[in-house]
Amino acid sequence: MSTPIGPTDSSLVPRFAGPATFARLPRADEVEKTDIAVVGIPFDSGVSYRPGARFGPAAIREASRLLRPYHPGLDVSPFAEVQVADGGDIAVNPFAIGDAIETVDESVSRLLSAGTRVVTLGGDHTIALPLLRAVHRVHGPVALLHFDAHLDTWDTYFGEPYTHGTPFRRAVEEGILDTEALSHVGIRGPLYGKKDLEDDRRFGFGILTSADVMRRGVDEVVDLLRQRIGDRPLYVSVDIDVLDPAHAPGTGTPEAGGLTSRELLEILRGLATCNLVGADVVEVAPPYDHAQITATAAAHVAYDLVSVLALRAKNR
Ligand SMILES: N=C(N)NCCCC(=O)O
Ligand SMILES: [Zn+2]
Ligand SMILES: [Zn+2]
Repeated sequence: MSTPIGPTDSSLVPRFAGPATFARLPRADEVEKTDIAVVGIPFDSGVSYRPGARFGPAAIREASRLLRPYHPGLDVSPFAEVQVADGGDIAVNPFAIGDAIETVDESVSRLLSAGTRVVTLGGDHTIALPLLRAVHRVHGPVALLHFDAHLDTWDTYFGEPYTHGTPFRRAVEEGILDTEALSHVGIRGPLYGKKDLEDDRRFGFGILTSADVMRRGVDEVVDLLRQRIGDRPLYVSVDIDVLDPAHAPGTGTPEAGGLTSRELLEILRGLATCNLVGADVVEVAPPYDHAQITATAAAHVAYDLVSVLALRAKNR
């Protein structure tokens, strides 16, 4: 394998100069073969409350300028192990959700079939459905680890089946998930009714609430999740609203009482030995952000997910 092209060296070119690719990495069209692509999906036509996540990918890239190439927590230099590149944005139709879903599925399927692993930057949570469809096509039914304040297993909104509150119900109905290994982490806040939880349990989900994370602690949570996941192919979906609004104000449907960014990052690092095959970070809505708090958290989450993928590739 040829030596990967790494990020622009911030000791030579100031990190605030030049275009904002993710972590100042090369663009995918500047490298021979991309092992891990970070891809933006600027789509927010599926939201039920505050719009703005279409600006998420650009804000996360901008906040990612400060990332550095060595991850001490995981002892890995992800960009040196494999070729990581910025795959740009998928040009999704903002006026037709069905069309956007198809475009995401096709674009990501093309990358996956070329042997590229994909971490996507959203965009609202609607996009998790086509991402899971694409991953399923390559890996079969996958374990799902879903970080969110919300279940996102609701049925329809205004009669519409494809929204940011419904991707995981659709995914279960389509049989693309391994129903033995479905977990939500960080759930909290009011629901429409008790039936929301009953439906969710019937689909096979286990829940570790935000309060569970606080009471049981990160290590126990990681143990429980790892037992449930085993060595199944794993997809991780991170809705940034899993974080407390203090840690992620820039999101469309904020709920009080969430995780700290420290807890979230530590749980992700605990997955280092899992067979991660894909991941997304969604629901970053920069119009409500302050001082890049949310975008910075999302950039670190994406960096950790890329690092876990790179670590896996290194040890293979
Ligand atoms: N943020 C996501 N993905 N879903 C929130 C849906 C909450 C609601 O409309 O009741
Ligand atoms: Zn949410
Ligand atoms: Zn969500």
